[in-house]
Amino acid sequence: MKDKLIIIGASGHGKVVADIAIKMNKWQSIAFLDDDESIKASMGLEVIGKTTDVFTYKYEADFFVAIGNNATREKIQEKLIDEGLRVVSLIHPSAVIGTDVEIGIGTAMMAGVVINSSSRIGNGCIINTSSSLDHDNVIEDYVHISPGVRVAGSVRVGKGSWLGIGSVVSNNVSICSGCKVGAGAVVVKDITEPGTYVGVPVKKID
Ligand SMILES: CC(=O)SCCNC(=O)CCNC(=O)[C@H](O)C(C)(C)COP(=O)(O)OP(=O)(O)OC[C@H]1O[C@@H](n2cnc3c(N)ncnc32)[C@H](O)[C@@H]1OP(=O)(O)O
Repeated sequence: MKDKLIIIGASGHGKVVADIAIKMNKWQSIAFLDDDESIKASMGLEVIGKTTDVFTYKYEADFFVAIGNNATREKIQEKLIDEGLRVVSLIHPSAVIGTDVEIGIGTAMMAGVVINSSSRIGNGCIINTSSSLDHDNVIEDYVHISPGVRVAGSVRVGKGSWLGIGSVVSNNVSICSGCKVGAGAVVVKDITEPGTYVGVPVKKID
């Protein structure tokens, strides 16, 4: 653990992530990197450079990639890990995490999240505000579970997929990699083909 945390991305998602880091009370200083030069500070935390400056801080900081797009987050986080930078997970103190839950590196868990027993959460995931994941789930790397999502037990969500706000997934369902599930959608059967799915129950639209 280093004294300094650098968050890549000072957008709305970056702000929520920084708020978690402040509440975790583990770092003496927190700063952002962002490629938008017009942003000088966010929530009172300084923007100290661009994304490409990250390697300057390799030995003095922990890092977190706060980029909402799953593919972009994966690309940047994997580069940081390959280069030996220390990427951390940020877990809001109000998150309720069950016994035998594994959480990968670079994952954000927002306020009010509940993860039940024996679930596996991969690297670089976003488990967003007030979502709940029940027992024995497998959430692969770089998945985004949006606010208010309800995932029942023994569900698998494939790498890089995105469950939209307020969507619901029934127990024992598997959603493959490369899927977008729309806001308010309900998934009751396996999704085996990448694409965009909306409605109750979901239908593929793209
Ligand atoms: C903290 C945060 O903010 S986290 C972010 C949370 N945000 C979300 O969860 C957003 C989720 N996104 C959605 O639901 C999007 O609508 C998507 C990804 C499903 C589809 O987006 P797009 O590919 O741009 O589709 P588009 O908007 O063109 O809609 C295509 C059609 O599907 C319909 N549609 C889109 N989303 C939905 C939905 N969630 N439920 C039902 N129908 C939908 C549209 O009405 C449209 O129908 P039409 O052709 O009859 O007019």
